[in-house]
Amino acid sequence: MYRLVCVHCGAVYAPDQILYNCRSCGHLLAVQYDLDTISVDRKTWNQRPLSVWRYRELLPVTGEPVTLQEGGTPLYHLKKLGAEMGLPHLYAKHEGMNPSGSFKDRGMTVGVSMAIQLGMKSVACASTGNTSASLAVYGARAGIPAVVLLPAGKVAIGKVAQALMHGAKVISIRGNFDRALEMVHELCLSEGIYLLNSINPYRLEGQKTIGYEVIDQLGEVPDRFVLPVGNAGNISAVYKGLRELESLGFIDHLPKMTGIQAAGSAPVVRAIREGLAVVEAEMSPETVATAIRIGAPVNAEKALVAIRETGGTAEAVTDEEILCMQRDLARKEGIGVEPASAASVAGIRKLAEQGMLDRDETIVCVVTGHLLKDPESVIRQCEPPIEIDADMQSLLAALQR
Ligand SMILES: Cc1ncc(COP(=O)(O)O)c(C=O)c1O
Ligand SMILES: N[C@@H](CCOP(=O)(O)O)C(=O)O
Repeated sequence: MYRLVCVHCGAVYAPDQILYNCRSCGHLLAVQYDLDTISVDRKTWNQRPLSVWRYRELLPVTGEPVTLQEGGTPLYHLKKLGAEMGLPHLYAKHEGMNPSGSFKDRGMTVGVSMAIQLGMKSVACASTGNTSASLAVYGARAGIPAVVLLPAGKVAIGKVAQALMHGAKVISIRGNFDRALEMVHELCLSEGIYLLNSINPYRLEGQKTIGYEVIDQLGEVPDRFVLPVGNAGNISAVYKGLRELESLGFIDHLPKMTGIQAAGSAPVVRAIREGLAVVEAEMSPETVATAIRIGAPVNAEKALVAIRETGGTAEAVTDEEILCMQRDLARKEGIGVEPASAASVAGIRKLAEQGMLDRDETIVCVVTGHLLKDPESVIRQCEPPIEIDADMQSLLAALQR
């Protein structure tokens, strides 16, 4: 059994309502389970494949899910980069290995399943790219139409390609992501379309399983959990999920939740540094990491709680630091990620350089999206291929260059 509860004033709502904000205070809602009625043990979970649906007792879907086998992503030990940073226990959870190439699939398998469960006939989102790619994929899988609003000219080409190919109605607005989210929210309320951005409490339930998988893969709770932060849904979701495991008695402490933002788009970092009670929006966010080019994170209130309650921190990294880490992950570890994803590891490098980390810490960085999402940022950073005549002499000469 579960219900929807306002994260701010605690107002309670029935779970079958199509509701994204509290009717009393306007804040976001979260799914609250009767944990004492949930019957599950670690042994049962461990007998199932590693995936979002391993943890189905802690998810709201009651029927057959709309699924493409999301989750079960690899956890890589970053031996070389960790050694360079003086962090021998540094790991990356590669969420780019999900069906559409990002962590959003964990949310969409649950969110689109809930759309069907609630009898909704169409779905929509605003997106910096990955949410739209994922919604298009899961809308197609479910056989319901999807509408996606993108900030024109600011979405990586691979993500636009996915949304188009999977049959979503793709609309580019001359405005940024924050405006697109306001517009799609209004559209969904007026047209009865199911909104699947991270203000949807059910979607975030799927994303919390990143934390569960990491604990199952490591065999322990890491000391620190590091995520790139845009709209702040993912860091909030992982924290909520871990709190539930703690309440169930499956774990006895939480990792330090650590959020990393791009320097040109860092309202959460500013709020943490300055001890602000609420996050002040960045009006003109800008970064090469377009996935996290978000000035007014809608889940900021929850993210501040996650970071503060666990003794975590937030740090900002420049575009140069992000791209440098994207190359280092690719070339030193063989791990291909998009720029926003590299931000988590770049943030850890920065914190290590500042002496903010304990060398014995077990640190898990979530790398959120695949390299091929944003091929243009790759091409801009790399030398073009060497073109030669088709003869052996030219080939050998090219190898000497
Ligand atoms: C690749 C990637 N990384 C990180 C993020 C940030 O996640 P969140 O918005 O949940 O903070 C996003 C989307 O915002 C993303 O697409
Ligand atoms: N990076 C996201 C933007 C935030 O979307 P949300 O629905 O997760 O808040 C994207 O890929 O669009």
